[in-house]
Amino acid sequence: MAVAEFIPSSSLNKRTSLYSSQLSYVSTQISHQRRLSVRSLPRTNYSSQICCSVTSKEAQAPTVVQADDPKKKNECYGVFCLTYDLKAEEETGSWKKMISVAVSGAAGMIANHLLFKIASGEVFGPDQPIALRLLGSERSLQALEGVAMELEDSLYPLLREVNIGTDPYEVFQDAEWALLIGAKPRGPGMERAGLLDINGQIYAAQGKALNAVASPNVKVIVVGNPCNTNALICLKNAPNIPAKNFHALTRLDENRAKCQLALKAGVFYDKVSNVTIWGNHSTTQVPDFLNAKINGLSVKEVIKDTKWLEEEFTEKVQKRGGVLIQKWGRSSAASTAVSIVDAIRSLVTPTPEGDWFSTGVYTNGNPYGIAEDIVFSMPCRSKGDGDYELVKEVIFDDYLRSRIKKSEDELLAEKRCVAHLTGEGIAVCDLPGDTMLPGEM
Ligand SMILES: NC(=O)C1=CN([C@@H]2O[C@H](COP(=O)(O)OP(=O)(O)OC[C@H]3O[C@@H](n4cnc5c(N)ncnc54)[C@H](OP(=O)(O)O)[C@@H]3O)[C@@H](O)[C@H]2O)C=CC1
Ligand SMILES: O=C([O-])CC(=O)C(=O)O
Repeated sequence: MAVAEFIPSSSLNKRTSLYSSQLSYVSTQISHQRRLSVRSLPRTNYSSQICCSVTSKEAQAPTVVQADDPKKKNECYGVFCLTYDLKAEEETGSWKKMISVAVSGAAGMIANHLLFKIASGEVFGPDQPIALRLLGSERSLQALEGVAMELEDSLYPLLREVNIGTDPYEVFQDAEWALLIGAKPRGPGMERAGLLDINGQIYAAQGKALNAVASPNVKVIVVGNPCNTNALICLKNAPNIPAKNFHALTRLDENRAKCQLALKAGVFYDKVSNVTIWGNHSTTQVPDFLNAKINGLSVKEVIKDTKWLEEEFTEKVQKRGGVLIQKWGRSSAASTAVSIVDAIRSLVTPTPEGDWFSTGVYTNGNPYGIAEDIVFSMPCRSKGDGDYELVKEVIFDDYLRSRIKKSEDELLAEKRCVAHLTGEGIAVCDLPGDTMLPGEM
């Protein structure tokens, strides 16, 4: 039997429960009002919402029900709330339990590429149903509804829920993955310290929300810049979540480095492996050509031009983001989304034998002598269970050590600058003046 409900916009307030296999939009605007005291948005384009509960293959004509039926309100909100019994269907009966993926900055450029990849199954696999929880703000709520509509129109079989909201305490509820992209871009005349503070506030608040409501083993990937220090702030505000679970995205830098090495060596980039990005996602980052390989050989055996490696290659990778902004007029979005996919897949699939990947992670207990208590990009391997280990068999020379030290010094300075957000006292900003985000040059 099929049941459908007509719910006028006035009754669309706060989701309290959802079936595990629904496709729905949920606005959390009432709770947002409660927590943040902001105006509610008009929902004119959502004024006739249909909510269906389908239990047979043949849907029947919608039945209009009373708008203020509290039982129905609890069960289903939004434009479409189709419920399925996945286990009863031949095609979906073998699927895994649904996972909940929260994304902040979900109406932004990067998310616009990323969400469709996640929904398609290319990130978590073809048997992994997905619930997307999209975090926006008053600024972006309309756009977020547009994103949700496009997701809906894409008919992805694996996408079973789409919720949108402006309150991280709602949106992050039970999240198993949190992809934190939203951040204020650095504007003209804004000091780096100002950006650290503004975005740090966002990440402190989101860390607290994750701590309160996310799955206790949630994996967090911080993309919004300055991503290493934002990740540090986030983890410091989430003491109940293992610090190890927080990542700052440096996979884009790794991919950029692989591309440049492949170009120079005249090979396709699938022949380049073992590339580490050390340090900060900034112009102090260190693309490591000492440990990297091309066709299984040391890069230095294949590319004998050390001056090119130390100068041109290193600078090209460090500044690639800025050059791209000059061409596009905005920062990398598609390739960043691809690199987020790569970063997640590296954690949910076993690392190929002998290889590794780069990710910015918490330094406590690292075997390289890097200062503790910062988020630093390092080489990692995973068994595919969402966790990772740091790679031990890497070598260092004086050049690599001195470059790593510069990035470490920068991150220690950034950390001092956000002490007020990590619970470590009064902030002191003595940032090195010659370092920048990749997009700032
Ligand atoms: N680590 C990496 O490799 C890379 C990181 N980045 C970083 O990713 C972030 C997002 O990039 P992208 O998606 O292209 O950016 P967009 O400007 O397209 O989207 C960013 C989103 O951030 C949110 N946001 C949060 N706070 C503010 C604020 N105070 N002012 C303005 N917007 C805010 C906005 O959403 P809402 O209104 O819903 O909050 C906005 O939609 C940036 O910080 C960028 O520097 C970019 C490329 C690579
Ligand atoms: O600074 C930016 O927003 C761009 C950026 O991180 C990158 O392209 O690596």
